Amino acid sequence: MAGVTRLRTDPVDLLVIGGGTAGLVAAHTAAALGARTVLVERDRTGGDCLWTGCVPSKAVLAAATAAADARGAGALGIGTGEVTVDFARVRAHVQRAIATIQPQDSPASLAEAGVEVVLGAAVLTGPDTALVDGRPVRFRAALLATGAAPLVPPIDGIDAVEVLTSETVWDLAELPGRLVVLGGGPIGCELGQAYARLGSEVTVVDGADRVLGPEDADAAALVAAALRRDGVRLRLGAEGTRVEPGLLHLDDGGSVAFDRLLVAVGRRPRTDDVGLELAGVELDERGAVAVDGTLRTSNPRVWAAGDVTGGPFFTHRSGMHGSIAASNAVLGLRRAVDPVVPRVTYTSPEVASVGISPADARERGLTVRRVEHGTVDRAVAEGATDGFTSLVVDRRHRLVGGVVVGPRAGETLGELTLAIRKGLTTADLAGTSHAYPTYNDALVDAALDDVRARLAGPLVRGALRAAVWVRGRLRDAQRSER
Ligand SMILES: Cc1cc2nc3c(=O)[nH]c(=O)nc-3n(C[C@H](O)[C@H](O)[C@H](O)COP(=O)(O)OP(=O)(O)OC[C@H]3O[C@@H](n4cnc5c(N)ncnc54)[C@H](O)[C@@H]3O)c2cc1C
Ligand SMILES: NC(=O)c1ccc[n+]([C@@H]2O[C@H](COP(=O)([O-])OP(=O)(O)OC[C@H]3O[C@@H](n4cnc5c(N)ncnc54)[C@H](O)[C@@H]3O)[C@@H](O)[C@H]2O)c1
Repeated sequence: MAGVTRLRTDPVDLLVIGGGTAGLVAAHTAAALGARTVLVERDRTGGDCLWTGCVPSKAVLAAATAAADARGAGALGIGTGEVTVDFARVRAHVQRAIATIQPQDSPASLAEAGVEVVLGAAVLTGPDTALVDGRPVRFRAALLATGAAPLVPPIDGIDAVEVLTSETVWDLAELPGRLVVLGGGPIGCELGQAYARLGSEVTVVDGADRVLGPEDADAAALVAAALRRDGVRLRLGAEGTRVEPGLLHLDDGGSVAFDRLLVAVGRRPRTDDVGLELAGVELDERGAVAVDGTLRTSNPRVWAAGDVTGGPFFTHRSGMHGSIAASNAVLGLRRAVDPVVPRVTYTSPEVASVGISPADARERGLTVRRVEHGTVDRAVAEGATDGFTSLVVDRRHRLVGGVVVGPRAGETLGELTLAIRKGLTTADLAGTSHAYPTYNDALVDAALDDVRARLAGPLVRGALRAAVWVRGRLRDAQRSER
């Protein structure tokens, strides 16, 4: 295969194990810094994001959104006739998206950047040695970037049924008639909504009493309402207890019939078969590779990045990890991981969050400024007012968190994340000209609420009144002198 290398025997500066986002970014970073870098991938470079995660899920969501928009176009005065779904062409669209992005993550692209690529498995055999595709290699530093795999819960009878996971759902040749999704997290909500919009009869089952557990409760409620409007049945507060062909039994005594069962109850870091014990690399209490703030493991020569270090499981986090770990490993730096990690669930409406949540803010005595999208002109113009923007503001009026729910909420999140990272205040945000009309007007309006509330405080109000009084008297005096 183009770009795949033959190994030399002298020690490598950085041995990268795993060619997903974390490993790819790390390898590119190390090679750009002039380090002799070897990346080992046992399956396909590109990892979960490209093949079974972000890319196919966002591509299938795009097709599903097109179907939903066509069905809803009547509300805007547009007639479309009957909306039909050609699942084979939806799949072709998904495959095209993967194929278009794949070259960026390919062995050839890595080789062009100066990375030596080995297709095969890597296993650590000691503190500074590994077997790479069966051949011994010595390393000055190594990076574990082996990712995570879908969890399949030990439910009675589950092994006797061919369940789908986020790794296999993309192989479906036909749209399932009745699809039951176990788990109402980001995967369950995104794929549940997508398949319902494409025409499956979808039931999402979750043991918690709401979907999107850790997200803002009001945001989760809006997503639940949207899922129900799309025809998704939600069985909340119910865990699966037993599976038999075509039937999932629940602990509330009920059961749900299915043609296909998709399991989406979380992910487990891939730490087996990598020789962690021989290398002296320890796990944490969650079973993830334990790292310090600079992503170094208990073996000072070994770093870890991305999903293998435990959640939150996001591509952008894996990428940042890869860059930080690689530069620390090859340059001897002590760059620390940024704790501000934005996240977006790409349902309709999207849920975008960063920093301190409104619920935590109230507990900590911080201020929450919230604007409903019913007052945002762009949302009104588009008939998409089911949403809100909340900002969390500290006592010095700096932005420390936020939640945006609405169409393309993820696009608004970039500005908010930068503002939080740079310690900007609500006055900075409100004083920045924003193009009208955009959903970001809600950010500005929420920031303006905060600025106005500050101006209305007794101290600032008194100072402002005094300034106006002094300025008025000065003007009067200047006039009488003329
Ligand atoms: C359905 C779905 C949708 C998602 N959507 C989003 C999204 O919209 N946005 C977002 O930010 N995140 C999303 N994610 C999460 C995202 O895909 C992951 O967080 C990210 O891809 C993890 O990257 P990684 O490099 O840490 O691990 P991985 O991509 O899992 O890469 C690990 C690689 O290591 C290889 N490997 C493992 N063991 C060995 C070994 N011993 N030797 C050699 N190679 C080995 C594996 O084959 C794999 O290629 C989604 C996930 C799923 C499942
Ligand atoms: N847009 C994105 O960024 C995106 C999209 C998809 C996935 N991801 C990442 O992938 C990871 C995995 O996603 P996920 O949705 O599989 O996991 P998750 O851990 O986020 O959610 C799992 C859900 O399953 C429920 N659950 C667990 N065991 C259950 C059982 N036995 N019966 C019923 N319900 C049960 C939990 O209450 C929870 O709501 C996420 O942590 C997320 O970070 C990100």
